[in-house]
Parts: sequence; structure tokens; C-alpha cells
Amino acid sequence: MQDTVVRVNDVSIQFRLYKENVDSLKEYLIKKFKQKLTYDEFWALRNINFEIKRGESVALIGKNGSGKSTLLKIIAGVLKPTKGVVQTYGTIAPMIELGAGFDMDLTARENVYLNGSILGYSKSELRKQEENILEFSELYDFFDVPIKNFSSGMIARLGFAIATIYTPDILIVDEILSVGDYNFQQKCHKRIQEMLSKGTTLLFVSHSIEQVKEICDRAILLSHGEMLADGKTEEVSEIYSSM
Ligand SMILES: Nc1ncnc2c1ncn2[C@@H]1O[C@H](COP(=O)(O)OP(=O)(O)OP(=O)(O)O)[C@@H](O)[C@H]1O
Repeated sequence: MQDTVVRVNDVSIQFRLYKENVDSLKEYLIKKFKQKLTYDEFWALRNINFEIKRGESVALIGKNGSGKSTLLKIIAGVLKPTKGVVQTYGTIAPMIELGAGFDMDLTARENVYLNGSILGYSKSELRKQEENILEFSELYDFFDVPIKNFSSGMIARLGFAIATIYTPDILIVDEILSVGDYNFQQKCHKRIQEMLSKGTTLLFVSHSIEQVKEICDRAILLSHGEMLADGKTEEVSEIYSSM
């Protein structure tokens, strides 16, 4: 069994910040062709290095724009780093953006199958878990309603219920629990704790230091795309609160 489940090796990512608005692909192509697209280059992450062992629960903390979500997206394979390499071992349940992998025009039940298949579950597995998802998300009267009519908390309930029907090797949770109400947050914490006890590795982003302390043993502090600290949650959050 591989002891290291996430290896982030000298990862940097550069974004282009375009200086003018481009409203369509056609306009983009014309401007590009005429070399009228001007942009600044900006490093959102620089030289990030760390490893995560099986069963660890790790928080990424830092101020707005410090690079937390970008790093989670790179680990989940949604973004490719400009430099460096990320290796992950095992199944990943990514809960990165509210509503990602959902079709807003479809009902919650239909989205169970759409989102579930994106996460790699078969139709028959999902059929078996439908009741479980309904119960965990508590969307009883809304299960056959298009999710465009849902609140952000309701979408988070559905997303979390689907992503966690099976115990993934790596669970990635970016902030989305914050839109759930108190009861649902407690329910999610309980399910996360159950997964951790079964050996799941957690990568967690939250602006609530209380939540981070409750769930994570280790924290990595990012500032302006650089890693400032990596260690015990108590110690790293102390550094963060003094910034
Ligand atoms: N696709 C993109 N194109 C250009 N810049 C981007 C892109 N995605 C993120 N950025 C920039 O990268 C930086 C890091 O963003 P990121 O969303 O990772 O920060 P964060 O720490 O998660 O912030 P928050 O706490 O506000 O959620 C920000 O300056 C952001 O504007």
C-alpha cells in the first residue's frame, strides 16, 4: 500500500490577466490574430512542495486570493500546473465548486445520475444509493424539482450526498460546506469523521478556523501563492491569525 497519497512537487501556475473585455470567441480570435490582446502574466502559485500521507486531514488556509482553490483544482486534476508535478494515488471525490458537474435544468434525481457518472459510479450503483442520497440530503419534496430553483445550501447538500456515498481515498472539500445550515454542517462533519476513521485522506479549505481546528490535524498556510507554513493546525492557525 502506498503511504503517500498526494505528492505536490515544485508546483507553480501562471495565469494571464487580460486587460480588455472579450465578449465572444470570435472577438477573441480576431483580437488574437491582430495581436491586440494585451495581458499581464501573474503567478498564482509558486514553488509549492508537500506530501500528504494516507489518512491525514489537511487544511489549506490563507487570505482571499492566496491560491487555496487553485491548488485544490490542480490536485483534483482540473487545472494543469505551469511548472511542477502533482501525483495522487487512489480515488478522488472533489467538491470544489458549488454546482460543478450539475445541470441546472435537470432535477435533483436526474443530477444524481449525471454527477454520479462524472464521479465514476455506475447506473446500477447509483440506483442502489438513490434513497441514501435522498435521505442524507433531506431534499424530500424537492427531489424531482429542477435544481435551478435550489438555494446554494440545497445544491451543496446534494453535491455532498452524492460525492460521499462511497468512501473515496481522497476527499477534497473547498468551502462549500459553509453554505449549508448548522445541522447540515454537523452532519457533514460526522460523515467526514467516519471517512477519516476508514482511512480517507482529507484536503479541506474553509475560512472558518473553528471548522478547520475541529476537522484537520495539519494545516498549510498560503500567502500570495507561496507556502508560508506547514504543521500542526493549532500552530499554523496561530501564525495565520497574527498576519
Ligand atoms: N482562471 C483564472 N485566471 C486568472 N486568474 C485566476 C484564475 N483563477 C484564479 N486566479 C487568481 O489566482 C489567485 C488565487 O485565486 P484562488 O481562487 O486560488 O484564491 P483563494 O485563496 O482560493 O481565495 P478565496 O479565499 O477568496 O476563495 C487570485 O488572485 C485569483 O484572481
